[in-house]
Amino acid sequence: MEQYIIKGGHPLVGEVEIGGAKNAALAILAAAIMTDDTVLIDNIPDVNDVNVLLDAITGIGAKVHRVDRHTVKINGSGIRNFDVEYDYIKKIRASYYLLGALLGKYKRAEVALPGGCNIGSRPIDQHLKGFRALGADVDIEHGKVVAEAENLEGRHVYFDVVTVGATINVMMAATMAEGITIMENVAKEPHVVDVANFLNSMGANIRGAGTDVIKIRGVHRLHGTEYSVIPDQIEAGTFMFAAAATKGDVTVLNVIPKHLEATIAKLTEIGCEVEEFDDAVRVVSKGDLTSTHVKTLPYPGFPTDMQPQIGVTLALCKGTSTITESIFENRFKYLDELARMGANIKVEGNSATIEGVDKFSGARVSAPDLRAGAALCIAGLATDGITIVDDIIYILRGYERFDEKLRGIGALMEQVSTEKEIQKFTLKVS
Ligand SMILES: CC(=O)N[C@H]1[C@@H](OP(=O)(O)OP(=O)(O)OC[C@H]2O[C@@H](n3ccc(=O)[nH]c3=O)[C@H](O)[C@@H]2O)O[C@H](CO)[C@@H](O)[C@@H]1O
Ligand SMILES: C=C(OP(=O)(O)O)C(=O)O
Repeated sequence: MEQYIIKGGHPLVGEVEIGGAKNAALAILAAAIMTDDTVLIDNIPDVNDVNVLLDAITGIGAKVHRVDRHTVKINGSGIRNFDVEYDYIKKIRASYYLLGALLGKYKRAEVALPGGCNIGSRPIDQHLKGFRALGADVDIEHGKVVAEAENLEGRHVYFDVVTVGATINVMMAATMAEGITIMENVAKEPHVVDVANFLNSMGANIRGAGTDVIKIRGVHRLHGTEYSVIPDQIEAGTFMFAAAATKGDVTVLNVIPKHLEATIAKLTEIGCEVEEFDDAVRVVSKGDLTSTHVKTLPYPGFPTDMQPQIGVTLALCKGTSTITESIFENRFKYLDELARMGANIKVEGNSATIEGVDKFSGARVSAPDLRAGAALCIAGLATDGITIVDDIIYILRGYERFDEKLRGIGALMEQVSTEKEIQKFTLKVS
């Protein structure tokens, strides 16, 4: 089993380059198969989820050429198979975007119900409601979503919950429907806007992404494009909270500060100094940090994908903090692990009450999911002792060279898989 071993207890200091947004890249890669022309996409993060999706796309007949680590060329003209293999789908959440992409372009898609992090029940009823509204027959057969249509027709779609996945998925399908689709109560996340911009660069006609209402005038054909994915606000925020929790001074480079407003607001509230530049943000954490209250909400609210990272930081802030997780019901599992490191936390339903402690003590902990795993690494980095994080396979789903980037700002941390490697690291840092 791959693990991270961490010797923490000192400030992280320096600059770290942020990669392309995983959750934008996954949707954009799926949307790239909607044209027969070649599409070149840059600033793709080299993370496991992206690689799984590229394999799935290859599996249905598209040509995928990796130009370099972060650039890929996709040509979907060879797609003849609309049934995406279960082995790929079960591993990742974003495989559901192949439904919208295939249905939009070919009017037929068969995709198993998606996997992804176990952070809640994660229904896809709103995706299916949107496809049905556009005129598709949608059934669940043997664990697969089977969607087909003679023709897709533009319609009014009102989402009952604000959902990133359904907003993007139905937007993709509606891009190639006849007539006008109006989607209401949509998600406004930066990656919704990025996918809309990408589709528009292929000839789609999508207006209003980033607001509550998206209007799509269907087109018959999409063409090739060259596109660069936006920076990952969650990766950036993770390093910003790592700076806060370790009393460090870290500048995240290649970010869009506007996308980080909720994170910056919370860091400022707890007493960090935050400096914004055109495409960088510096976080300086000095002296005692103080408690605050957090509620996760759709963008521009505080992101659920950053809840564990702020949770770990608040567990080291003076006073009583509260976190309300309003998006996914199962996103507090890391708090049990954190309690094993000495945190003082009580969870009731979707709320956690955190009494700050002066320090944690190193322990062996297990990553329950992607962001929770990253958060436990932050806890280890803030701890004056040795921490081992098990199950980092989750972290590798969404963070590129996580340990290497952290080492670049002073972390003592390594990826290990054997007892011998653990002993070697322990000797080196003692
Ligand atoms: C691959 C990807 O991009 N994953 C992100 C995406 O997940 P995902 O697309 O799964 O999340 P959604 O935004 O769709 O989910 C938001 C809320 O809506 C509910 N819901 C969603 C769809 C649906 O059909 N019915 C329904 O009830 C969900 O249970 C949840 O409570 O957005 C989440 C919220 O920002 C992020 O945490 C995930 O990192
Ligand atoms: C929960 C996440 O990913 P997924 O939706 O792919 O499980 C995430 O990126 O934090």
